[in-house]
Amino acid sequence: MTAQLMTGTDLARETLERAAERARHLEAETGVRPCLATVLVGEDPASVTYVAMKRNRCARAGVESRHVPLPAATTTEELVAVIRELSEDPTVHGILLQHPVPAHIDERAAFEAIDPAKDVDGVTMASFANMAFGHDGFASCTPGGIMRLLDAYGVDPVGQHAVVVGRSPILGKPMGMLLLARDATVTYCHSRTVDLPAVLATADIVVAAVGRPEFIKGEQLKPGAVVIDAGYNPGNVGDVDFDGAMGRARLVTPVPGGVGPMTIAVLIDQTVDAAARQTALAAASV
Ligand SMILES: Nc1nc(=O)c2c([nH]1)NC[C@@H]1CN(c3ccc(C(=O)N[C@@H](CCC(=O)O)C(=O)O)cc3)C=[N+]21
Repeated sequence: MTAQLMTGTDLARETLERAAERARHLEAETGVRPCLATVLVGEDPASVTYVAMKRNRCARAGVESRHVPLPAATTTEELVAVIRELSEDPTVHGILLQHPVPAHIDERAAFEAIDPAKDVDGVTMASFANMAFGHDGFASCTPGGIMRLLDAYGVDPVGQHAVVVGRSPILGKPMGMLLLARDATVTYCHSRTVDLPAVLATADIVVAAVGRPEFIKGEQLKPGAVVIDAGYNPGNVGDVDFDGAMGRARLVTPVPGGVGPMTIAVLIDQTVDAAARQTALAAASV
């Protein structure tokens, strides 16, 4: 048996085209062009590449991007000050602080300096709480993109055993909450999980978000499972052994061409949403 590929490239392109159309409409109606501020601390080559990809997709969607590169030696206080300033700048509608920041910086403090109205990357505690309670707010981009992929491929999480491997604040943890909101039975697995293979053996949906190349093997999967590989390891290698998964699962996301493009599409989609909301609010207050 060979699984079907669950690709994100086409869905991401469609999402970006719709976002571009909405951005054009907003600009025609109000003269406001959506603007995403991208903040990058240091020059980690992978992060430089990701931010360049995000800005490139912004340009394609008619979204302005304002890049703020900061030296690796930036302090928490300096970074928080920069992000506060962007939060208060009415010409900036969305803010992305590229993760990870250098270890001496309190990343949580920096994320929390993002105005929740501009948190198009879905990284603040306010966004997490809104998402977890089913209120309006921005989803963390990778989990948000994964939900859109599941919907596009007709995977209904209701009653399914969804296993999230990883519990990071902007990926694994919000992923489980989004699946829970759609009535999946959710299990989180992590480095202290005693018997991961036993849990995986009963997983209808697996989301791999651990950051270890080919950590999950095909023979560990339940036959017919839906496998989402959210790993982005050096060299474009996922967290799942792709060939093994293809021989055992029903649907598998490739790396590259799966979750990654959806992450960026959601970021830009949410930037256009943020600009539209902020512009409507500004119009209402004059
Ligand atoms: N605040 C923050 N928000 C993020 O969303 C965030 C982040 N920090 N830090 C790093 C991770 C990683 N990430 C990716 C986005 C797109 C691809 C992507 O599109 N990858 C392409 C391949 C890329 C290539 O060809 O090099 C693909 O999978 O097809 C991958 C990884 C967002 N992240």
